[in-house]
Amino acid sequence: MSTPAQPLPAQAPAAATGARGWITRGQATCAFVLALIVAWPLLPDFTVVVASYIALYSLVALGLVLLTGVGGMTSFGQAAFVGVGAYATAWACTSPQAAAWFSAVPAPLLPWLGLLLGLAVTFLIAWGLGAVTLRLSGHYLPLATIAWGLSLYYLFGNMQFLGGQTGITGIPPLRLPGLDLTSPRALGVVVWTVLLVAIWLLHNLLDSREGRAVRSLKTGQVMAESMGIDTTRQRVKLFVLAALLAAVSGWLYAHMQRFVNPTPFNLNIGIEFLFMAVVGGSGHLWGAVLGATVITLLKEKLQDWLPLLLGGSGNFETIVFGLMMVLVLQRFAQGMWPTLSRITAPLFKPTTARRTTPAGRLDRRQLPAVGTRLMDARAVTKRFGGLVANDSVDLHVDAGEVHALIGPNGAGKSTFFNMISGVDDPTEGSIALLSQPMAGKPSREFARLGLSRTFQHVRILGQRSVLENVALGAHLRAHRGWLASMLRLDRAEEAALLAEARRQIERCGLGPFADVPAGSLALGQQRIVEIARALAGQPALLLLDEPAAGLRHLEKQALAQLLAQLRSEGLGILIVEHDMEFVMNLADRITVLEFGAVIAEGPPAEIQSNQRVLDAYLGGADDFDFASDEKGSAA
Ligand SMILES: Nc1ncnc2c1ncn2[C@@H]1O[C@H](COP(=O)(O)OP(=O)(O)OP(=O)(O)O)[C@@H](O)[C@H]1O
Repeated sequence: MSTPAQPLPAQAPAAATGARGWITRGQATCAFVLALIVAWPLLPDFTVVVASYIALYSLVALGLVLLTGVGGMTSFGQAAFVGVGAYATAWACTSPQAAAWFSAVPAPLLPWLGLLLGLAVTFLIAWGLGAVTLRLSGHYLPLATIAWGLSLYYLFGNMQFLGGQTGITGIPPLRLPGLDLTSPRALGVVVWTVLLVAIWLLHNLLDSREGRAVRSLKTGQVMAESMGIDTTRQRVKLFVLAALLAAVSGWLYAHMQRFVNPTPFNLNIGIEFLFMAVVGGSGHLWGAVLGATVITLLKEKLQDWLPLLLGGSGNFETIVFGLMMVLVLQRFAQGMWPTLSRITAPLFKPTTARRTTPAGRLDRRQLPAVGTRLMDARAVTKRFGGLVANDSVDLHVDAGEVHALIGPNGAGKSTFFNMISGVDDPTEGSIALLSQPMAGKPSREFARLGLSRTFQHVRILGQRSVLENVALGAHLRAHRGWLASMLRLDRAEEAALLAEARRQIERCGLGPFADVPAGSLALGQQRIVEIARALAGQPALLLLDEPAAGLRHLEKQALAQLLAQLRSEGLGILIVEHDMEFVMNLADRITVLEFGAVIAEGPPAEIQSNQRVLDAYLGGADDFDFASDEKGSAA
């Protein structure tokens, strides 16, 4: 590898250097689990039941944390999936028809068969619903979740083989070999164990390549697809996972209650689950447990206290509960978990990277030889209604050159970038990447062939570290999926991804910032994060949209040095930039756009003396100084 570029002049942030606290967050989690184990046999019966319900609700809220807080999708319909899990096991354990079908299955195994049935039915319903509704965006998606939540709820009540509105009684208790799980105390242990295992699995998922892909969904489709992520597939998988968690909760619920009817699976309860996730802190797994605890206890206490306080019966608790939710959300806009984390932060030692697994290997592409035609756009036209944003543009980029695309505001540069990176399709014309026709293909296919890009308006995960953001750029160079991530079988690959990300961060001069939230950096530095992220994909062709905007003079020099170095390594670079001094000193060739059409193409010296270009930039003045970006006569 070649020498790193001059580091950007910067101070290491305080958060990255401080070291204090007593215990790590991992130790705190272990202490909580230990306390639960010790206290469980001593807790009063009623507390055990309430704690078990909290765990059941937490399981559903966990799915919503993933779906809403992490993936950016809102669902009001999760209670229906709880119902599917509950009804599946109720039917499998009690129906004469099921008894006939599954006569070979011993009675103690029927609940486990019910679990498999519930998971299978949930999987099918969620996959089908997800594939249809998750393409919707804005308020249409929540509305769709309300629609199918209601449909499933009414389906439960109208199916006579599910007992109609009366429901199904006589559900047997769960049994494990040698263990009687009839009592709430015994079953509660199972419920909490399932919850803690689920948290561990999801924590692992989020701390992985696939977790970063899931988090990227929240920023919208464009950035994630440009990193090579199939966003539709990820959204559907996330939706199915959240539904499966709800179904497991329903299964446990049915064997705890020993009867089911449609009421607990209605839309109100779906809204309550969403409250739990949001009130707890919708981006945090433990926020689900906190939210479920707060809301369950609040409802419980309101039911006890309000009749005493108000001296009568009525649904006062629902009214007061609603008002309290408004206050809580107003006070804790991000949920309660982030606030709790902030208050208790001094107790905890900062999390340090402790990757002991030897790094595995990432895919490496064979870079094309210098001079190879990387991208060839011919007669590319893009119309937005009557507006022609790109008018029959021809442009190519070869390996080992820096090609600049310049033009006044609104000339069509970003539109062209979107055409040649698969974000948008040209109305007419052809685009080839490494000789492959690309028209109509999604951005992830462009990324797969070796194109990486940055954005005019920075698109990063502001709350995640610079390291995680940059590692996202190497998504396509690794392969471990969801299951391997959950079971932590991806550690060697993950170590390699993070090592590669750190290497690119150092190379771009952002080393001291690797572990701080990317959103805390200045805008110019965030642009450099995007460049490091693009480089992590080991591209053959790099598209940079205004990379020098917001940088100071020394930072621009460091960036120019880095780009020159990349060119010498054989990368092809296409750059849109308004800083003419930067462009003229760096580019090998320049294409100039005006009103969507190419008005000049050639080396910088030729462009600087091109009268049409001068006219475009200055409206006729002929003494524009490209080296200093100034109009001589006007200065
Ligand atoms: N999605 C869209 N729908 C309608 N018009 C659009 C759309 N995107 C861009 N345009 C229009 O196309 C023209 C070119 O816009 P574009 O953003 O590509 O220019 P630009 O050269 O990148 O400008 P700037 O340097 O200011 O970023 C502008 O008139 C813009 O308003």
